[in-house]
Amino acid sequence: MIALASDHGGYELKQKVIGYLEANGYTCHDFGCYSLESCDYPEFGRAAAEAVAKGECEKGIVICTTGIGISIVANKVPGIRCGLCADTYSAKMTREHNDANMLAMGAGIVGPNLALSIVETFLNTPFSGDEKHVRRINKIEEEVK
Ligand SMILES: O=C(CO)[C@H](O)[C@H](O)COP(=O)(O)O
Repeated sequence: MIALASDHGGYELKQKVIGYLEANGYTCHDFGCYSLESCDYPEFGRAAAEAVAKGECEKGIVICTTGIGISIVANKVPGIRCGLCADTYSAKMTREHNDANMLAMGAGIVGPNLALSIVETFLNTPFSGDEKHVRRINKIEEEVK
C-alpha cells in the first residue's frame, strides 16, 4: 500500500503516478487533495506521512509545485525520512543511504516521464543496510526524540 498526497499544484502529476502504480500492481491510498482547486499542502502531506509512520502504508509519495513544502511537512512526522528528488540518482541514493520511506517531487520541476522513472527507482531500490548508514539513520531518529 502506497500513501499519496498532493496539493493543487501536484494534483495532475499525482493522478499520473497513481495510474502508473495501479498498472504495476500497487494499491494506492490517496490522502488528497482531490481536485485542482487551491488548497493547503500541510494537511494532505501530514495525513500521508502519518499513515506511513503508523505502518498503515509501506511508503509514501507526496507532490506539490516544488516538492519543498510537502517534503518539509512529511519530515516533521516522527519516523519519516522523506527525500525530495528531481532525478533518479537521488531516488536511488535516498533509498540506499537514507532508507527513505517517503518520496517528494515537484510537479513544476520534473515532467511526468521523469517523475515515473523517479518513482520506479524509489520503489525498487532496497536500503543498503550498511552499518554506517544504519548508524547515521539512528542518529537522525535520536535528534527528533
Ligand atoms: O510548492 C508548493 C509548496 O512548496 C506549493 O505547491 C505552492 O506554494 C502552491 O502555490 P500556489 O498556491 O500559488 O499555487
